[in-house]
Amino acid sequence: MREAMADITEAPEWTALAEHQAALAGRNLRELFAGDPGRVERMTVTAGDLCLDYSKHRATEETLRLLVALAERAGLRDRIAAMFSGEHINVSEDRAVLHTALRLPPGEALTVDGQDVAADVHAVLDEMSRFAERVRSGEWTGFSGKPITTVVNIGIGGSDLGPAMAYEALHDYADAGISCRFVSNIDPADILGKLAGLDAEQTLFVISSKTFGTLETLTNAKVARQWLIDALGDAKAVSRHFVAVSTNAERVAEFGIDTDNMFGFWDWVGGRYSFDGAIGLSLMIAIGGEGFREMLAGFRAIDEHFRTAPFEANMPVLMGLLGVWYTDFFGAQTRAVLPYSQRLARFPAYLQQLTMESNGKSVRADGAPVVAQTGEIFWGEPGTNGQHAFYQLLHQGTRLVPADFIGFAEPFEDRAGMHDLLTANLLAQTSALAFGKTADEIAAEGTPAAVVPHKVMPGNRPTSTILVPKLTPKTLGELVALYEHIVFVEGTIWGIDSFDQWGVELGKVMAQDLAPALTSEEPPTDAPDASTAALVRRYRELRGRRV
Ligand SMILES: O=P(O)(O)OC[C@H]1O[C@H](O)[C@H](O)[C@@H](O)[C@@H]1O
Repeated sequence: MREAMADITEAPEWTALAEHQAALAGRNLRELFAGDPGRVERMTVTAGDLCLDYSKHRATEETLRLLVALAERAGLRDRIAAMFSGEHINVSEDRAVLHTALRLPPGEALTVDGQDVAADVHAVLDEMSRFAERVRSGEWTGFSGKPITTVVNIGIGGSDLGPAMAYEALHDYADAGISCRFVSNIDPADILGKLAGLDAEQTLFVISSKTFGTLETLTNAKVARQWLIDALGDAKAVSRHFVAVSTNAERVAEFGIDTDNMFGFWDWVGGRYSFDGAIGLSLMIAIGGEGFREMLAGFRAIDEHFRTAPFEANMPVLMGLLGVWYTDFFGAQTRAVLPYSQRLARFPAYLQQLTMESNGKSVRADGAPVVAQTGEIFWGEPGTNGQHAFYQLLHQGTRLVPADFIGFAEPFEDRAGMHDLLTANLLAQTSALAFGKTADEIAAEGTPAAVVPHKVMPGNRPTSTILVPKLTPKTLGELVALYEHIVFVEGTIWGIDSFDQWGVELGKVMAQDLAPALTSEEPPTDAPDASTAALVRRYRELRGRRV
């Protein structure tokens, strides 16, 4: 039996925040800005290359003081130390949580549970770099002796979203003429679409799976293997075209991949926290070992900031606490993440797993029910596309949707001033969301009275603006580490284990149980419930099978 945790909502700091919210609720951002000339300067914080302006939040100095006090009450300082030192803070799986060790600088020691974690991490990174270099230089060839031009990563969840997001973000840095594709879905459309047009002789498959037991990944990998053998006419070709990333050497060998061509990691790296380790192999092949290490330096810069900056000037702490502020004191349900960069199109999807699989929990680490709302629903699209789709609701809808806007000063390319226009849009949106436009202002423009209410822009809609010099491997690492630690801060306040994901298991088991009923030519046997039984019969009918 675990020791029962204190109820954070009973703490005086929680009560103080609730009272403060009631007092602040009637004040809008126009007032908060008007009465406070030093506000922007005070509510701007830097971490590594990232600069966060959080002045457009429904918060005052007092709010932040109270939120920081709540973090202290929740023991955030000790929790951070516990994570970095390898305590088993993933209590339901009795594991350390050490994704931060994946970016330890060379030479820094860390021994956890008798394992020299730092040495292991660097040994794998070195292996990855050597292999990536062989592929990039053309020394590693396919079965017929031709160099590799396409890497296909097969994986799902944390074994897909991280490298897929990062490759799309950083493909300009792919300097060896090697491109990547990512296959995840069990829908055959995914793999068939990604294999289309590929030259088997020059394709390398990276089968990425922490457990090497995931249905989607193993099924797609088998399809890929057959495709390769059919194309090259020899099963011996597999060893030149398949490598694996996993924690499970036994299963890799069972699948038929030489474990010499396997890159490992450890159970103290959660899947959704893993692309800065071996799961990033495809990315490393594309951008090179040096670029990958620059990305790790970015992660590390934010780790250091998170570990050492006072909470009042700590970017992940402030952003995490503001997440708690809106979730638990304003009843906000969702948080939009709006990168003003086409290259970050997959960033919201990546964050969905990182944040929602981590903090979508109804029980606390001690097994008792949570006492507050947890788990923000993350969503978003790159600007400016979202503006022409869902921003209407952000500006004038009835719901409060705090949003993170992410912009970059320097473009990769520019035409006709487009990049400045992109940034102007970001700035315009956050200003309009914060300060809106009143009925008087609209009427003064000569708007007919009947239309005025429709055009009122209520404002007072909170946003963070993160401004980054340029999208580089380093700044991408910084952005990802920022959100990893935001998740940690929120999870700590809510008292949950942010590092397990039991909620995904039941559906997987049930799918395995149901598959025979769908594929058999015999009459269907038991289904788990009447609705599912009827749907099975209907499906079989449509598939022309016996019902
Ligand atoms: O890497 P794998 O073991 O194949 O797991 C892939 C994914 O599947 C699971 O269902 C989990 O929900 C994810 O956290 C994980 O990233």
